Amino acid sequence: MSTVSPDARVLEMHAVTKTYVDGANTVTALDAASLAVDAGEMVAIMGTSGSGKSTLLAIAGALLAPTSGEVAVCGEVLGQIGVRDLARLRRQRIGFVFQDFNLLPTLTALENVALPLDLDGASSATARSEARRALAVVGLRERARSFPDELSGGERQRVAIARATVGRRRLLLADEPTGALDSVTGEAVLRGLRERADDGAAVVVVTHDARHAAWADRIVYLSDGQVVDETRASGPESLLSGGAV
Ligand SMILES: Nc1ncnc2c1ncn2[C@@H]1O[C@H](COP(=O)(O)OP(=O)(O)OP(=O)(O)O)[C@@H](O)[C@H]1O
Repeated sequence: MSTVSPDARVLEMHAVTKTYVDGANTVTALDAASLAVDAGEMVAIMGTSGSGKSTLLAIAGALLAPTSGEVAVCGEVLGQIGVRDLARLRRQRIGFVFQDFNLLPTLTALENVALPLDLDGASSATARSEARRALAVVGLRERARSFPDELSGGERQRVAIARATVGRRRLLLADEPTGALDSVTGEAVLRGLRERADDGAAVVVVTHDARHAAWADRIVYLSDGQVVDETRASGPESLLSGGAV
């Protein structure tokens, strides 16, 4: 996007390097990788196994500190704020969707979605009404009282998306969010993430599946921890007509 106002830049990663020390070995998982994602934009990250995709996502979400380089979320430079502010940023600004959903089995769908707001000190009434709205957005209004083990895999995943977006998070990070879901349900999950981007969130999704990446505005390719290529996605429709991604 060329006409973006400065506060539209939700994620900025500049020359980020991450090395893991594992006994006598040092692994460079990310090697001076840079990435910028604006509000309303969906970016897919692709690359072979071990290329650094999950590491990049964890650093973007302030779950992991880089060895060097700079990361800013909503204008806040992560290396310059304390642990309490980092935790606040994670709770208020960043939503995560993981492959295993991470839903708490003893809480209903509604309680799972309300949890981040509860943790953030919202009143119970506010948390529940926002959670109800987020569940309605993903088409699960009727399943609010169901427990995770009463839901299908696709429904659980949509609860996870509702929880990641509740409270109007500005940065949505999804690591292989379709996991073992069948292809129809997987597409529905990607469509849900696309809608969140269209609502103004910045969305970053790690995927191995080119059909899923086609929902993004851009595809960023990682190889050996480096950003090696970037393309504009051509949209899921092009796949139907046989176009390349
Ligand atoms: N905690 C860790 N300790 C040591 N090495 C690690 C650690 N986490 C990741 N690595 C290594 O860093 C590199 C990048 O890992 P990462 O999980 O980010 O890749 P990925 O692209 O997400 O892989 P996959 O597609 O298999 O999930 C790999 O070589 C991996 O073995």
